Amino acid sequence: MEASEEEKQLDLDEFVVGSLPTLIYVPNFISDSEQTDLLHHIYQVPASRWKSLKNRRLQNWGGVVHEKGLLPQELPPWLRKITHKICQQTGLFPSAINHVLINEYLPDQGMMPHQDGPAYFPVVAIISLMSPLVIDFTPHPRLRKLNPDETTTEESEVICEKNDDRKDCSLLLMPCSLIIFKDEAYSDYLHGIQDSQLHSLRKVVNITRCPEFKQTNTFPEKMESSDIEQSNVYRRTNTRISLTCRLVLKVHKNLFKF
Ligand SMILES: O=C(O)CCC(=O)C(=O)O
Ligand SMILES: [Fe+2]
Repeated sequence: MEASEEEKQLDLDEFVVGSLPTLIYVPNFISDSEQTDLLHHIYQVPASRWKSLKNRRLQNWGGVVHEKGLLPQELPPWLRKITHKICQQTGLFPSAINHVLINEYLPDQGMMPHQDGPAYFPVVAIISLMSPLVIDFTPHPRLRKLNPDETTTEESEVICEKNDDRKDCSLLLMPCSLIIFKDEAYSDYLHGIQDSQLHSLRKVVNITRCPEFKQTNTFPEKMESSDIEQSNVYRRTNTRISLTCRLVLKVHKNLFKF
């Protein structure tokens, strides 16, 4: 018997993009109706579910993540459906995804470059909804490789980004897509989203995987960068939602066991 759509595992090698180990981009991972369904649930929760940050708002599902693990709360069925699909189709998670952050970004909002915390299993799956944007991966400055003539005996780390042989790269995240990052992209790189309406496409490594992406933008005259001549800038005009789906291996059943 053939595996049903739900059980079918993706051949992930087909979806690896760029040269940084390892970025995986799966266009149209969810259908338009799955997207509509998710948005319906996301926007009908009580206002108190949203936590407002300085430059974005978010919903936290699955419980509270502490350094020592997760104080769990069951995911609602509408999120379990999507996390189950990610686990089944990628085969990258040793047990069920148990934590989801939903971030909402207005067109001029983003997220500072950061690394995800140590509590998580080092594979991150992010579903994008509504409108495209660019996510940037930059080498962690503390982990820069040193030239031998720069190294001193005490010096195991140097905070300096210049002359790094590891390259920045970016991914264009279309609505309904899934990205996964793991390995070095997880451990040695920061990821972030520029908090500006204009996103540079210059370092995007998956543009050929986004055939439906249209450059229909006009640019302010004061911008003279060669990026614009080459249509290398994307102007964000709409809100974007993401679901960051992760696994916390250590789960505390009881608060008092902390
Ligand atoms: O919204 C995104 O694509 C990134 C979210 C993220 O990095 C996070 O939740 O840690
Ligand atoms: Fe993150």
